[in-house]
Amino acid sequence: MTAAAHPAPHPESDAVVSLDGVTVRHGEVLALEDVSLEIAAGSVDALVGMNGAGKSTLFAAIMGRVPLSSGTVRVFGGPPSVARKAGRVAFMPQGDSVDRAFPLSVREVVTMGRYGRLGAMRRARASDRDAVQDALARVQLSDLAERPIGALSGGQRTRALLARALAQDAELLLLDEPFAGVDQRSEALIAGLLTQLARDGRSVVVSTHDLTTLPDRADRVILLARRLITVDKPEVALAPESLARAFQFPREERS
Ligand SMILES: Nc1ncnc2c1ncn2[C@@H]1O[C@H](COP(=O)(O)OP(=O)(O)OP(=O)(O)O)[C@@H](O)[C@H]1O
Repeated sequence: MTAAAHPAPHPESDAVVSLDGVTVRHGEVLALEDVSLEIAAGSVDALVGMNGAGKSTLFAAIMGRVPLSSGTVRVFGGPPSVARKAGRVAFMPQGDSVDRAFPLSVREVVTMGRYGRLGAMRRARASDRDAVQDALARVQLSDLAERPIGALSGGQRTRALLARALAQDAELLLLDEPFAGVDQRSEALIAGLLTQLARDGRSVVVSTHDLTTLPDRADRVILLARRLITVDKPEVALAPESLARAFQFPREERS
């Protein structure tokens, strides 16, 4: 994507997210161990690791949704939950997390991206409706805006969830497997949008266990296997020896 403009590692002054020695346990399972990492403005980072490597847990830590066993997480220089509640962090779940029977239209789902800004009782203003319209156009779903989200294809559903994140106008976007189960058109569109977001100065972190879509086009690859294996430019991080370490880690380890 914009690799030349964002060499790794990022200087501390740029950090949108800083993790320092973060360890997270889910009961007996050690999900993250002593992870220290910084994420800069204006970059696309691919968060790569096998199933169970801790990618979702890392996102949860950045959103302040999981207690830390040790370490600290700062987002925009403060506690993660403060940044999330202020709408500065958008999380995009996997497209298949949407229940087919979910009764909302695509437009209503995208409008949910504005809720943090609307407040509980405020009605959508023209600026909110414009932001929703713009987000729908950017993911090329304007024509399907009134359709129930459950009636969309996998790629279209993912694009609708991305539109919700775009409508939120967050500075930090965390995307969970946005390329899983999407068609080629959606894949190209999503990859192009991520590049544009980074050029606008936003930070984008994309989790994937698939090496064929994003990682070699990202600014950096964060290789995770419960511990941080490496964070570097794709050509370095995706070298066979780092990949072997990331994809062969013992899965049975417990705290
Ligand atoms: N709520 C939970 N309770 C118990 N164990 C959990 C919980 N959430 C995650 N884990 C465990 O923590 C580890 C890390 O899980 P996590 O979901 O963060 O990995 P992941 O890289 O996102 O995996 P995937 O690619 O399958 O989504 C795994 O061993 C998982 O089984």
